[in-house]
Amino acid sequence: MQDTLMLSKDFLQLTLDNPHGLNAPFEFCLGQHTQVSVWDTGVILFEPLTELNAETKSIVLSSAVHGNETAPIELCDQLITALLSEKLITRHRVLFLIGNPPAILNGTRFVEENLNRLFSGAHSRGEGLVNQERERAKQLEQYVDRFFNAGPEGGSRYHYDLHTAIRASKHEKFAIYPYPHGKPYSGEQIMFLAACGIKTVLFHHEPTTTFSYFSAHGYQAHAFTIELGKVMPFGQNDMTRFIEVKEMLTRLVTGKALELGEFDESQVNLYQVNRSINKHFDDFSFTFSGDVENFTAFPKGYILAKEGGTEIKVEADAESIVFPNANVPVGQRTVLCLVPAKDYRVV
Ligand SMILES: O=C(O)CCC(=O)N[C@@H](CCC(=O)O)C(=O)O
Ligand SMILES: [Zn+2]
Repeated sequence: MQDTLMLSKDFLQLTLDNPHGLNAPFEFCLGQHTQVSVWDTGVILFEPLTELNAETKSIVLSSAVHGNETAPIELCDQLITALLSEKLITRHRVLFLIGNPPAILNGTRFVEENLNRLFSGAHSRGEGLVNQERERAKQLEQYVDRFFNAGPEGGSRYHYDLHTAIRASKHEKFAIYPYPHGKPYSGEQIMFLAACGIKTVLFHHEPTTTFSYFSAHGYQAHAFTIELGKVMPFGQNDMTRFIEVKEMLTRLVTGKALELGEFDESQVNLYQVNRSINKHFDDFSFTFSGDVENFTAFPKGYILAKEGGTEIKVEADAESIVFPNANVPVGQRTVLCLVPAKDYRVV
């Protein structure tokens, strides 16, 4: 496998050829500058061979936590191939995770269960490790743990979990900032996202079982779920929409200057989650159609959804909706309702 990868430089293909795992982990060096370690299918680490110090960043770039969200897979594939081909040389520790290879092959969001609801131990709660997504969530947690814990003392940690949204959005690219438990938001990170062309950020209002919350809360990483446009099949993504994302990730990994300005709220749209509407009954349905875009605002009193004979209405003066999805199991989130962010703290 090592020979195949060194020759082909195609880690995505190796992953898709072995969706359920590799026979054994392996590692090799690129020139005198980079150590490459393949820990599992879809799990590849690049580390500079120079001595690590507090300036060395530990960066996780994950894609395909949802198998049909292909633009991030293509973007990470390009970065991995450039690193393997030595067209890019990393200055920092970078762990790429291709989250759910069987779901990529299936062309679906997940095979049995939504992987992005299974982190922070959720994989082992209730019925336990009963399917491959639960197993994978547990393994991914272990890889992130191993990666961050092996980083240099004092080195900063990052996790950008790359997704695409199911429906179109008024703000094409946006990020979800996991609940910070009272800590201030990072102005530098918000400006980094803006430089990536991601000019809309949602502040989550509560802990979740997503991958980005796991890294943010458990490892004090600067971690985000990032939505890069709308779900498209492989080959149909307009990758020119993500040139700035690729440029900024390349700069980050290779240690080039990021050239970020001071935090400036006029350059970004900041929302806070007002509430998450969960599903309580099988008959949950939205009143608006499937082509209503993310961030559409509805006025106070508007009936957003119905379930179990009750109406769910807009509570604030206006609420903007994001990720509406009635087709989730009872107990899970059907939609996030947003209001403009206010009284937030940024450092
Ligand atoms: O478009 C949608 O409905 C879902 C897109 C998506 O996968 N979003 C993530 C957001 C995770 C978070 O809240 O941080 C998800 O639902 O898992
Ligand atoms: Zn997703």
